[in-house]
Amino acid sequence: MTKQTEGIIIGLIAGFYDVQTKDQVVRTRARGLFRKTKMKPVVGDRVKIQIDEQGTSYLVEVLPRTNLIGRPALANVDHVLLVMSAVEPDFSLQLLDRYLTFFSWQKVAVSIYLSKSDLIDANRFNEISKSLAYYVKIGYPVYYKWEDLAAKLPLAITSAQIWTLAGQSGAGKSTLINHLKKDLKQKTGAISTSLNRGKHTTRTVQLFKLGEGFLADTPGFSALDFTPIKINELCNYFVEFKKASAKCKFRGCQHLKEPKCEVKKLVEEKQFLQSRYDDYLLMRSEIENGRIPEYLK
Ligand SMILES: Nc1nc2c(ncn2[C@@H]2O[C@H](COP(=O)(O)OP(=O)(O)OP(=O)(O)O)[C@@H](O)[C@H]2O)c(=O)[nH]1
Ligand SMILES: [Zn+2]
Repeated sequence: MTKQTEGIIIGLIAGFYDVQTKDQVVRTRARGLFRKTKMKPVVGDRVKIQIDEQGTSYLVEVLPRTNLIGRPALANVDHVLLVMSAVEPDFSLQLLDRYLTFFSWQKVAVSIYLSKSDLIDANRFNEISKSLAYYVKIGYPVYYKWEDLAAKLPLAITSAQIWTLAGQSGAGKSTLINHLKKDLKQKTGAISTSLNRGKHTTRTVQLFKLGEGFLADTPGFSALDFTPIKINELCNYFVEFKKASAKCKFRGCQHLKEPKCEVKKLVEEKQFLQSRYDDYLLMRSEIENGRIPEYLK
């Protein structure tokens, strides 16, 4: 008898797809139909699999994706752990705003981790953490220590969510992943073999179980292209602007020169960060010109 069940692709190995079902990992082959439709299954995909009488498993259907991001590609990302370095490369609010906007557009939640705070003095740290406190206020959790993150992550990853890392090249993504893996190994004793792969051996990504969901075991990505965002929708991806816009006089207010604009009012009252507003204008002009800065490519 043929059995059908559902699961999540957690890894690709030599043409096989490892699918985590409710109670086991099933190694499956994709049916020829995917070659015809060009819909190549990727890690993170929610899929239907069929197990035939001989016990051979086939991937028969890929369920609709919420998103497809990163290199290597990962589908259905729920949450990004955004690694921002305090220094080397220098901490940048503008870069932070670009990432947050991009992920908001992609319907991905974000938590922020500040790396390399051990390399800056107390004054600089106070400056950065003061800025980051604003981001906490608008809804983004911020972590300053990987130990704290390692302790809280298993509780934060709920209900089959898929988490991955992002951040500029050199920000400390690999370093963080390695810390998290070591910590997990110590706590759990056994961890899936996907954690033991050498660095840079393959360009594939694997998901490992963490909390009630999954964390991708590879550093994720650093490049973003937000130029496909529709210019009039950009303001929706600045979360606090979006909230405030209910009080703007005009529906669809772009918070530029419109009268009785709540967003501009809150910026003037310094309840919203001026730098957020400036970055909004900057990104608008970049979208308009279809350009992204060289360092984000
Ligand atoms: N002192 C200190 N050094 C760090 C920290 N995090 C990362 N580093 C160092 O920063 C450098 C870059 O870190 P990686 O983890 O390789 O950065 P990455 O984000 O994976 O970089 P890419 O692979 O280029 O995307 C390495 O030399 C790390 O040892 C930190 O918290 N403190
Ligand atoms: Zn407005």
